Amino acid sequence: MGTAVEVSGLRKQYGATLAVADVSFRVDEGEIFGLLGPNGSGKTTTVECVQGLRRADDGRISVFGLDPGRDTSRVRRIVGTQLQDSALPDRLRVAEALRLFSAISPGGPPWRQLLDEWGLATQRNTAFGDLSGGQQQRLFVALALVADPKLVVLDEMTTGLDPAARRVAWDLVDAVRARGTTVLLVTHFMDEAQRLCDRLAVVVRGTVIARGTAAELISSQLHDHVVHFTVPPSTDVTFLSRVRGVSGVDAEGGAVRVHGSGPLLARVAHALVERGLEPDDLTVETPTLEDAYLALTTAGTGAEGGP
Ligand SMILES: Nc1ncnc2c1ncn2[C@@H]1O[C@H](COP(=O)(O)OP(=O)(O)OP(=O)(O)O)[C@@H](O)[C@H]1O
Repeated sequence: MGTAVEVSGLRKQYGATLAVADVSFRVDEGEIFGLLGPNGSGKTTTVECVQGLRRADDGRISVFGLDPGRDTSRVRRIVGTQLQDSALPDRLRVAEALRLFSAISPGGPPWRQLLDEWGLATQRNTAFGDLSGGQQQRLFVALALVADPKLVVLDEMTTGLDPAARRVAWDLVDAVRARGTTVLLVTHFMDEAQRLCDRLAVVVRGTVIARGTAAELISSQLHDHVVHFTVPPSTDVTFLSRVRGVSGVDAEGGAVRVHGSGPLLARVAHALVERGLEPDDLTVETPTLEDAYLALTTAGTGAEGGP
């Protein structure tokens, strides 16, 4: 598997604002790679540099072996870019936009197919300015795919989409990847990142502070799982604190929460059954990417109080 994108030591300043301080990551060919991070952390600037839309102040970027700063037009031909708001004339109709874009960059899937896939067939004659926000968003993604790019960059692709449209968009991103296209995704939605991305980088204040699969990010931050269940009030559950892996037991009334690591559910279940306790609501809460993200991005910011 080759490398699609390699960014190393990227730095970009706007006047006095240091938007990207030091960003490095590698995207393998055929993977969906996500950039996560708080508002203003430099994600959009980073992907704009990757697409050759902005010139980096320092660092190296390679997109399928090309330098977006020097080989800009070649990079633009192999990268599908999702347009931003108000990028199209209000009076341009949906079908016209797709037809126009595919005439400019031939070689991709038939534009009528994209119209159907992205759920825009009934809006084909609607002017861009009359589309809802979610429909505009879908059109932008469809337009990013007309030239059958080797890499597609999706920046907050599902912002403004309703829950059903988001799921359709996720399936389509899977389908795009299944065709062999590499996807670089900027998102604020943790469920989206967890569902779609093979690997992720978390960017805070222009610097990558963590990277890996969602599972790796979660286990690097949060080792504790919580098992909870209810038992008749005043049942003695203190024996659970001696179970291997358990770090704490809270019991309030009959509601019990057992904190710990390792195969906690199995061990707690075993210990309970041995004591003749068989709660029928035994469940385990496993940490999510959102928990890990919050742990990562809020670490060390308390004293400064900044975002
Ligand atoms: N064209 C510009 N001129 C001046 N400053 C800019 C420009 N674009 C971005 N910035 C600043 O650079 C910093 C990084 O912005 P950027 O849009 O890259 O972050 P982001 O992580 O994509 O944010 P968000 O999640 O809010 O979209 C911010 O402080 C922003 O105000």
